[in-house]
Amino acid sequence: MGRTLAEKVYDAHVVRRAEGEPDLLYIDLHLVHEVTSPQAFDGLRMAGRQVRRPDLTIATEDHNVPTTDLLKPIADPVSRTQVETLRKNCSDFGVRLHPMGDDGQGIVHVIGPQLGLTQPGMTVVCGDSHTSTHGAFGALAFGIGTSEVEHVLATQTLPQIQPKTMAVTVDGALPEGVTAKDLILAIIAKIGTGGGQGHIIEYRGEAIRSLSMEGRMTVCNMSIEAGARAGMIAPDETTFAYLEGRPNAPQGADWDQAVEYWTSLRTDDDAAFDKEVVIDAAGLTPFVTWGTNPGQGLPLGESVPDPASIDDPAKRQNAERALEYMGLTAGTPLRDIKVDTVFVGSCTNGRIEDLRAVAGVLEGRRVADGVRMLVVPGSMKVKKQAEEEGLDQVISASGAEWREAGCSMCLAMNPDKLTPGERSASTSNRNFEGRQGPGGRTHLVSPAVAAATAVTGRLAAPADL
Ligand SMILES: CC(C)[C@H](C(=O)O)[C@@H](O)C(=O)O
Ligand code: SF4
Repeated sequence: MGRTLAEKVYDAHVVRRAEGEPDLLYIDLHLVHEVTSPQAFDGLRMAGRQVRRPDLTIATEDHNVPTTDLLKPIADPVSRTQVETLRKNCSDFGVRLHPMGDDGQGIVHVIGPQLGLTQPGMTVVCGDSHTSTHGAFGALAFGIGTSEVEHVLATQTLPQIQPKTMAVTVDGALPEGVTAKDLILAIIAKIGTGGGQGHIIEYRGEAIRSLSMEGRMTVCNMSIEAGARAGMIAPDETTFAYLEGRPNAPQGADWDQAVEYWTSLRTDDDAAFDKEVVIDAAGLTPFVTWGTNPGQGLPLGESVPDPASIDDPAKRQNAERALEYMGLTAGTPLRDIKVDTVFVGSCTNGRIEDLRAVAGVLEGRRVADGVRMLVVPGSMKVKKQAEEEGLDQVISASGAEWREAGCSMCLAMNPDKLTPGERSASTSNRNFEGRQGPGGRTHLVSPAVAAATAVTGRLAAPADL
């Protein structure tokens, strides 16, 4: 019987398999950031071990870095210690690091692809749940815990129990104005935040094939929000065109050979998935969340749901609690929801295409009075490219703030935070209680919706302007 894409990549990395034991997988790329690595390096130190493959390990500073005044020391002592510890660890163990202010610095899931380090058919891990982003290249990429980070640092391998496979097929073409972010929010609303649990999702179908690499990364990024172990998309011409010429991509004869292998990385026609979901792209519209998990979303044209209409008692209770936290009343049209802040950025939507979409909407327009808008590039390279294209000018002229690269307001681990009760439209991936700051209220949106919302001050799509 044929194999799925996920099975092909998985099988190619098993270095030891024994009855009743987890498989031992070889890891091709290990990404490291300041939050989940300190104990792992301490563990190595205590055991007197080295990093086995520093050449396959790369670190960046992203979660704790401020996005203004990079030349000043980090004011928050916890953040400063995290960043300083990463610097010491990388220097002690010979790991490449892109520190704050460096040209190559940025969010861990933005810099890997950008450097051409993330390639089809690889296994990629990081102590970070959104490692699923890299699956957009046909890599098997997933988040690991700190003790696993230590294992990979020491051995370049990882014990794994093989996940099941799931196909999410999106048939047809995405309608005008519907983006990758709308698509993934709609998928999660359909299958639920546990819908992918224990599975590697493969996204397939015409709508997926037509996405750019940036769009594919947005989709795979949020696989974890559907509970999946990873998300993958089979590599194709779009993938190869993105990778060709990047600093770490193969070159010359190696490139041709790589492309030949990468082309074989697709699910065989006679392969079977453990679970399958089919979605019709034609029915999709811009999508926003109203609640406190990424599955609590609806088309922008709808209204805040009434928990009383939900049959499942657990879901009803969740919805009641979410509305209370979010300060929303059932029946309110989503388009009537006023926001205080708009955040564009994160590993979900902090890439160049996202910034182009935002600038496209903001051009010749102003951010509404009383609304603050932060636009935070996912990496210093994205920032530079955006500036070369003049996007920063358009963004600043609209009244939005143009920042340095980092995780920023995606999570409250740096100075960019919501205050209690403050409401945001955010292009990030999590709307949990307090995610963007204690008491902060988050609506997950696409970059285009974020920009339109900034202009009107209420949840809106560009077509509303
Ligand atoms: C800090 C890190 C461990 C965390 C993650 O694993 O995802 C963060 O990146 C997040 O998005 O919540
Ligand atoms: S941008 Fe957000 S989701 Fe991505 S790694 Fe940083 S904190 Fe996690």
